[in-house]
Formats: sequence, structure tokens, C-alpha cells
Amino acid sequence: MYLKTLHLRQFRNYQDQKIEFTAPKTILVGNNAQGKSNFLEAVELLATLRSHRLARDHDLIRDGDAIAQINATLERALGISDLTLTLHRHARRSVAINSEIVRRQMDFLGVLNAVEFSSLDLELVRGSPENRRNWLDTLLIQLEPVYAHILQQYNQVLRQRNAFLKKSQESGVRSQESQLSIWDAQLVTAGTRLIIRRDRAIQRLAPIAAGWHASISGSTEVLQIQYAPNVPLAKNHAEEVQQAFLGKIQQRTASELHRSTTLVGPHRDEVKLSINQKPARQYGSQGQQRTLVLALKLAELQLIEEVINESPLLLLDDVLAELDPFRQNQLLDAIQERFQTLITTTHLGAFDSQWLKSSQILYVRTGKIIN
Ligand SMILES: Nc1ncnc2c1ncn2[C@@H]1O[C@H](COP(=O)(O)OP(=O)(O)OP(=O)(O)O)[C@@H](O)[C@H]1O
Repeated sequence: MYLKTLHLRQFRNYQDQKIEFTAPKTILVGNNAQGKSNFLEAVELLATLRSHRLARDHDLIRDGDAIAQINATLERALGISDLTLTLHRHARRSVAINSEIVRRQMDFLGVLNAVEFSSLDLELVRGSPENRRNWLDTLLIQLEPVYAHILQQYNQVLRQRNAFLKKSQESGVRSQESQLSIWDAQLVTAGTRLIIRRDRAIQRLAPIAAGWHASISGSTEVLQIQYAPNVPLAKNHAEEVQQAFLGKIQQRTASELHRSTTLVGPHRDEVKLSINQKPARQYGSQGQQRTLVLALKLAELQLIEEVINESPLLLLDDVLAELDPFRQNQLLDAIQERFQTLITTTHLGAFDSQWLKSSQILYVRTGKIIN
């Protein structure tokens, strides 16, 4: 797929900026805090309707404005699409394809696919399980857009169930426990769909990531990735997982009422990353952790490509400087002309002359882009 144009209106620090992409590689150069990451964030939002930086809509709208809009034209094997995301300070966001409003998020997702790699991704190794769940959810949204719908359903039931637990605890009315079973059934149904999809995605991603990891680390280290749900997942059968989920949630009801929160379910699952059988977080040096994240990102690109049968975009937010020359070359070699790539950097020194010659270079200064 090829992103042809991007038009930002009142998005972050951009007032009105239109860019036409004239090469498969675009390098955005500028000092700190000029708007380079904001530019990539706009593309990421069109691909996933999520922000890496976990920004809320009102953070994304330019200070003092009420509405922001991101618009792109995208060329895919099946034709050209025009995508628009409109953010409102005081209303819900809306999305449109070819100027027609799309009601369901999942019908918008999957048109533009992109993998973002920024220094925040180091949190995939060092950070909490929530970082890894968010990463996996973002990948799944692109692999199968219906996942976004299931996740939304699950989060909604979870919020309602937690509110109910809190209310029961405050009022001390334990007889309401039977009402809880209504939430349990809904939580288990949506939760099982998430668990099975997450497990399936990790099973496909793990060997690809291990292959990249072996090649970057010179085969001395073995990367293992495993989805570790808090409900037993002996076999990947929905009914068995549902039974196990329901059994465990019923066992924990007393503690849940006591703590006013849901203790069982995919919102508490983990993705285990290990190198040579040891947890990457404790074992990995900074260099090893970077290798791991690079392997994960390359695996994401490859898996999306396999599933959708087209090359997703790659968004590299100031990460080249964080990699040593060997890892930089591994990444740049893997990209070649295969993936349209948008790269941000504070200086062009990290790129060899061949790369610079074949790239479109854009200079970013206080929310304006100069060719
Ligand atoms: N809603 C907003 N309205 C106006 N300006 C904003 C908004 N959100 C962020 N900014 C501005 O955007 C700038 C940050 O841009 P960005 O994160 O893209 O930096 P960058 O060019 O990637 O820099 P770095 O190299 O430091 O990462 C800051 O000046 C910030 O004040």
C-alpha cells in the first residue's frame, strides 16, 4: 500500500498542512518539539484509531481550536481510498471513507495498515503487562478489525461489572450476587473471544520474531514469546476456555466483591517475553532489549504483510539513533523498497548517502513542513 497524501488540519501543532509523498521513504528532519512525532501520530491514528502516546482526543486538537481533521489518500491493490478522521473537542470523533461517514470503527480499520516503532516501544520489555497488552491489541486491530469491536464490548462489560461490584460493596447487599451472573456471562463471552485471538496471533508472531531475533543477535540467543492468560488455556477451544473462565470467576467472586474489581479476565493477562528461557525484563541488557523490540517490530510488519497480502507502512519515530550501526543496517536492509517508510530524525547524519538520495526529505519547524 502507498500513502499518497496526508492533510492535517488543526491537529496538534499543525494548522493546515498538506504533504504529497513522492518517494517510498520520507525523512522528517527537525529539532526537538517541532511536530515530527505528531506527524507520524496522525498516520498511526488513521491506521489504528489509537495513539501510541495514549493521547486523548482533546490533546490531539490544536490548542484553541474545536475540531481537528486528518485526511489521507491511500493507494492499495484494490484502488485508491480517501480516509478522514475528525476529532471534536466536545463531541465524539467520526470517520469517513471516500467522504462517506462510517458508523462502525471496524469498517474503517484495516484500510490503512502501519507499524510504529518509537523509543516508547522499549516499554514493551521494561514496562508493565498493560504495555504488552496494548501493543498486542493494536496489532490485532490491524490483523482482524472485528477485534476492535470485541475489545470495546469487553471493556464496556468490564466497566459495568466493576461499577456493580463497587455498588454492592458500598451498599453491603450481598443478595445482589445473582445479578452479577448476568455480567459474568457477557464478560466470559467477549473475554474468551479476546483470549483466543490473542493466543492465535502470538502463536503466529512468535516464530517470525524468533527468526529476526536470531539473525540480529547472531543466533546466540533464543527469543520466546508466549501469551499467558490468567484463565487456563490448555486447548484453543472456545467452550473449554469459557468454562474455565466462568469457573475461575465464580471462585473469585467473594474477593472481587471485597476488592470491588474484576480479578479474572484478559484485562489482567500477560505476554511473556524471554531470552534463553529467562524473562527478558530481568535478563536483558539495554542492547538486548533493543534487539528484542526491533525483532518484534519486524515480525509485526511481516505478519501484517502475510495476513493482508500487502505491505503495511512503517513509521520510525527517532529510533535509528538508539540502535548501533549493525542493528540500524539490519533494519534498513529489511525495509529496502518493500515498505513505505516515514522516518523522523533530529539530524541526517545517521543515513548513508544512498538512502538520502532515494528519500524525500522534509524539514519540520514549529508545526510547518518545508520541502
Ligand atoms: N494540541 C496541541 N496544540 C498545539 N501544540 C501542540 C499540541 N500538542 C502538542 N503540541 C506541540 O507539539 C510539539 C511537540 O511535537 P512532537 O511531539 O511532534 O515533537 P518532535 O518534533 O517529534 O520532537 P522530539 O524530537 O522532541 O520528539 C510541542 O511543541 C507541543 O507543544
